Amino acid sequence: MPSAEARAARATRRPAFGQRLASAMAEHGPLCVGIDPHPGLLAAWGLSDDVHGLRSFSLTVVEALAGRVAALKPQVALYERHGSRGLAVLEETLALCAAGHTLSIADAKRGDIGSTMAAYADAWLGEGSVLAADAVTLSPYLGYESLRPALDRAAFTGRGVFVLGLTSNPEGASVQHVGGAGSVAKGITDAVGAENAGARPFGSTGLVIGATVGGALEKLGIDLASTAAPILAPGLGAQGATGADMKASFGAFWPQVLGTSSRDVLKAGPDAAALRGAAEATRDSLL
Ligand SMILES: O=C(O)c1cc(=O)[nH]c(=O)n1[C@@H]1O[C@H](COP(=O)(O)O)[C@@H](O)[C@H]1O
Repeated sequence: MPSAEARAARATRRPAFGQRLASAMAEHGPLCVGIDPHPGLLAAWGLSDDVHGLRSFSLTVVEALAGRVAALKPQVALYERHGSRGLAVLEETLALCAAGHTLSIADAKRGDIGSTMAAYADAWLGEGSVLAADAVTLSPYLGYESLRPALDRAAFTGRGVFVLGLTSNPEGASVQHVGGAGSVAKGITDAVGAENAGARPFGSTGLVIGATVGGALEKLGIDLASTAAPILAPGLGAQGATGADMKASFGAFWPQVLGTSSRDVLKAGPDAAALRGAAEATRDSLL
């Protein structure tokens, strides 16, 4: 680990991400709002589909919701499509989340061979990186251990990761359910559990389990309680899941769940009060 980073990490003395997330969920409720500046949403907000529209959209969401929800989750792809200037807006958005004392989750879904993974860890989890968020989403489908550089870097800098377990899209089952009782997804959730051993209430290695997975946890014999993982659950609203569906799917694991919704909240904008009202209504459906 570079010594300059070690000094910066010591100076920051950031508590572990799992602890910070547990506090944010206790204070604001179990909702993360995704910042997904889709071209259609930019148009609906009266904004141009360019870097100016992207910036106005992102700043409006952060200003409306910072300090009111447990976390904000910018979708990296929707910044990347605007090139390097889009990534500069993402940097500004992440900095504004930090200034607003709101946890940021960069939805980048990174995953590569270990040597390349180390560079992704530098970017998304490194101390002093302009793109570093409080946590980043990771894909373990090059093998869970390929994520090791990011897992280690998150532990070192007090940041977190969310590892894709059971995704919200219908195609996910064709990979993740393979193996029945010894499924691919169960292998991932067991590995995440080993990472969080001894952590209470959560460790800093989270899982993504879609709000739309229905009875899959039971069918695959996945015990989330034993993982001590915070669960990021996308699929609320625009992908069809409701708070009631999620409570039925997650059952006893509910205290670990951070629901996340993007389009269903964002469509209320650009008015700040309307955005807050939509976020509050969504959060209330999860209480
Ligand atoms: O990692 C994610 O956040 C994610 C995982 C998953 O399984 N499904 C999923 O929808 N997501 C992301 O969550 C967001 C969902 O957006 P909405 O469907 O508009 O609420 C998108 O940015 C997706 O990329």
